[in-house]
Amino acid sequence: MRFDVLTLFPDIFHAVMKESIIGRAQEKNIIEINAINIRDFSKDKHKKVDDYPYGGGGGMVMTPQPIYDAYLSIVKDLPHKPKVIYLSPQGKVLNQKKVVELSKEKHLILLCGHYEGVDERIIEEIVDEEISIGDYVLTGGEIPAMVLIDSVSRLVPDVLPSEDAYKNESHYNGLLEYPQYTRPYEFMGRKVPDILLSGHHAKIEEWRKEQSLKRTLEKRPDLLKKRD
Ligand SMILES: NC(=O)c1ccc(NC2CCCC2)nc1
Repeated sequence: MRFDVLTLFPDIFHAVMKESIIGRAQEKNIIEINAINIRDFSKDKHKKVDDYPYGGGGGMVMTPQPIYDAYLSIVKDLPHKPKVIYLSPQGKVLNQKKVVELSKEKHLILLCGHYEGVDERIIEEIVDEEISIGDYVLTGGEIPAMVLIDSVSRLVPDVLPSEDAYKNESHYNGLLEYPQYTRPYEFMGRKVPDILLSGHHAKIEEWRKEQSLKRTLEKRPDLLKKRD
C-alpha cells in the first residue's frame, strides 16, 4: 500500500514513520510512505505557499497552485486517480470501520493543511473526502495524517506479525479489549487472574469475552448499540 502525503513539513513524517512497525513494513516494502513538500512546487520567487484571505479576516490561506502542481506530480503518470483525503476538523470522524475500508485501497494521497486551511477550489478540484481524527482543532493536518497511516497500515497483510494481533484489538469486533497480563505473576500484591494460568483455552476465551463486554458496558456503552 502506498501513501503520498502532501505537506509543508515532510521531515515530521521521515522522523516518525521510520520507527517501529511502520518502519519495518516500509523496509519490507509492504507499505510505502512518500512525503512531498508542497513548497517545492511554488512558482513564487520567494516560494510562498500562502496568502491573505479574500474578504479579510485573520490568518493566511494555502494557495491552490503549489498544492495542485504537487498533486499533479504524483498522478500525472498513474493509470488511475488515487483517493485524495484532506485531513480537517470538518471531515467525518475516523473510526475502525473507516480504517478497515481505507486499508483496502492500494494508494492514498493525504493532503495536510496549515494556517487557516487550503483554498476551497483545491477541495473542490482534487479532494475526494475529508477525514477528521476527532472534534478538536490542530495547527496542521500532519498528526491526523500519521494517525490515519498508522491505523490503516496495521491492517495491511503482513505488517503485523500475526493476524490475531489486531483481531481482538479495542474497537475491533466492536468491543473494547479484555485486560492483558504478563510476568510476574504477582505485582504490588496484585495477582494474575488464575483462569489465565489454567491452560483451559475455552474457559479463557469465555472469560475474555465476558471481560470485553463488561468493560465496554462500563466505558463505552455507546459501542454496544452500534454492533451489527
Ligand atoms: N481533528 C482533525 O482531524 C484536524 C485536522 C486538521 C486540523 N488542522 C488543519 C486543517 C487546516 C489547517 C490546519 N485540525 C484538526
